[in-house]
Formats: sequence, structure tokens, C-alpha cells
Amino acid sequence: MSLPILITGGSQRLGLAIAQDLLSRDQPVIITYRRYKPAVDQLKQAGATVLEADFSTQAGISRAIDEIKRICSGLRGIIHNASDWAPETPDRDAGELMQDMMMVHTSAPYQLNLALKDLLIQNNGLTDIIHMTDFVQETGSQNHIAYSASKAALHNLTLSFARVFAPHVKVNSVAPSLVMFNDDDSEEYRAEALTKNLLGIVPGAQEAVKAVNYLLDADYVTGQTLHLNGGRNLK
Ligand SMILES: NC(=O)C1=CN([C@@H]2O[C@H](COP(=O)(O)OP(=O)(O)OC[C@H]3O[C@@H](n4cnc5c(N)ncnc54)[C@H](OP(=O)(O)O)[C@@H]3O)[C@@H](O)[C@H]2O)C=CC1
Ligand SMILES: Nc1nc2c(c(=O)[nH]1)N=C([C@H](O)[C@@H](O)CO)CN2
Repeated sequence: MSLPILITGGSQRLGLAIAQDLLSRDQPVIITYRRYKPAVDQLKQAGATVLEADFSTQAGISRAIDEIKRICSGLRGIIHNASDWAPETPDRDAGELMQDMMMVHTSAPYQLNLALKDLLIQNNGLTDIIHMTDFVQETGSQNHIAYSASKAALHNLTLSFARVFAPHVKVNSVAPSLVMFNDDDSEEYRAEALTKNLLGIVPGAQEAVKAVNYLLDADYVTGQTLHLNGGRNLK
């Protein structure tokens, strides 16, 4: 039996698609979720281990680490996917927003990587850490300033952990631009979004599935960023 891959925020959208794909190929999966939704039960029925975890507090991070260590004898990989795409708004305290963004996108991945290192290394073969970052890690953002900074910090963790965990663990970033619309995205937003990249598409969650599978299968890729942006950087 293969060792499991831990996917944080695996109960919807990209994380759910990645979890479902891995399960379909008999790869054991542990997912964390913050708010229960039917997909959690569906994943459990498909054989996943599901853990409730909120990474916005230190207590939540520590609890998740303790639970993963309790149930796991080793890990094939960790995919840090959990994310809160929160914009600056007039009613949102700037200090709290930055704290929230840094906790879920930077502090939680940082602490889980350090705490779960031995579970990754004791696996005989190469193992993986994948940080789901964002196109804005290199460009910044006008409306998601704190979010963008936290994703840039997450990418910086890729560079550090690639050095520290080599040669046993590959550590890479996947940096999507708009890969999957949200249900409440207006027609106008969707139409405008299609003009923002060279290929004129928004591919859907399977593009992230393909990227993750490439990295899991690679033997010579670490400390890198896989950009999923349709050439938006050249627009
Ligand atoms: N979708 C896209 O086009 C893009 C995605 N990305 C990145 O790719 C990854 C996947 O994107 P997507 O599927 O859209 O992500 P979602 O916005 O669907 O969020 C994924 C999950 O993160 C969980 N989450 C949010 N905050 C916390 C928290 N404090 N603690 C624990 N879990 C939390 C949510 O749980 P719950 O639902 O239970 O609240 C949610 O299920 C993310 O890291 C995202 O930043 C980057 C650029 C574009
Ligand atoms: N956690 C999330 N992060 C991001 C999302 C999302 O839906 N959830 N969406 C985006 C946008 O698609 C953005 O890339 C559009 O330019 C960014 N991050």
C-alpha cells in the first residue's frame, strides 16, 4: 500500500479534483477541510481520510499537525492547496487581513513542512511538497495585496525547502492565474477574463491536476514554479 498524499483544502474545486484523480489511481489521500460539505463524505466513501482543519489560528495548525502525526506512518507528499482569496475591503481590518492571509498561505505550510519532514523522508523514494501559489506571486495585486504578499512568501518557502529537504523531497510551486471561475463570477467578469491571456481560455480544475501529476512523476524538478496562466505574463 502506497503512503498517502496530504492535500489541504481538498473539499472543493482544484483540491477536490486533485484528490479525486489520485484516488481514481489508487493513490491514498488525506484531505483537510474547513467547512463540511457533501464532497467530504464523497471523498470518504472513495477511500480518502478526511480531517477538519482551520489554518487561520495557531491552535488549528497545531491540532492538524498532531492529528496527521497520529494517523500517519509516512507521507508520499503534501499539497498545500488551502487558500482564502480575500480582498482588501473598507470594513476589513488591514492587520487582521494580513494575519489571516499569512497564517493560511505561509505559516501553516511552513509549520506543516517542518513538523512532517520525517514522515516525508522515511519514504524510500522521492517525495513531494507542492505549494499552490499564484500568478501574482511575481506581479503583486491591486485588490488582493495581503493575499498576494502571502503567496509570494509561500513561493519563497519553495526556494528554501527545496534546498533544505533535498535530495529526498522535491519542493515546487504551481502558480495558476485564472484556472477556474467561481460560481458567482458574472458574465462580464468571465468575458473580460478570457481576454487576459494569450490562449483566451479558462481551462478548469483538470489543468491543476495535470500540473500536480507532472511534478509528482518528475525526477529532476525542484525549487521550480509551474506557471498555469495561458501566457498572461506576455499580454
Ligand atoms: N481557482 C483559480 O483560478 C486559482 C487558484 N489559485 C490557487 O490554487 C489553489 C486552489 O484554488 P481553488 O480551488 O480556487 O481554492 P478555493 O478558493 O476553492 O479554496 C480551497 C479551500 O481552501 C479552504 N480554506 C480557506 N481558508 C482556509 C483556512 N483558513 N483553513 C483551512 N482551509 C481553508 C477552503 O475551505 P472551506 O471551503 O471549507 O472554507 C476551500 O475548500 C489555492 O491555493 C488558490 O489560491 C491561484 C490562482 C487562481
Ligand atoms: N483560494 C483562491 N485563490 C484564488 C482564486 C480562488 O478562487 N480561490 N481565484 C483567483 C482568480 O482566478 C485570479 O487568478 C483571477 O485573476 C486567484 N486566487
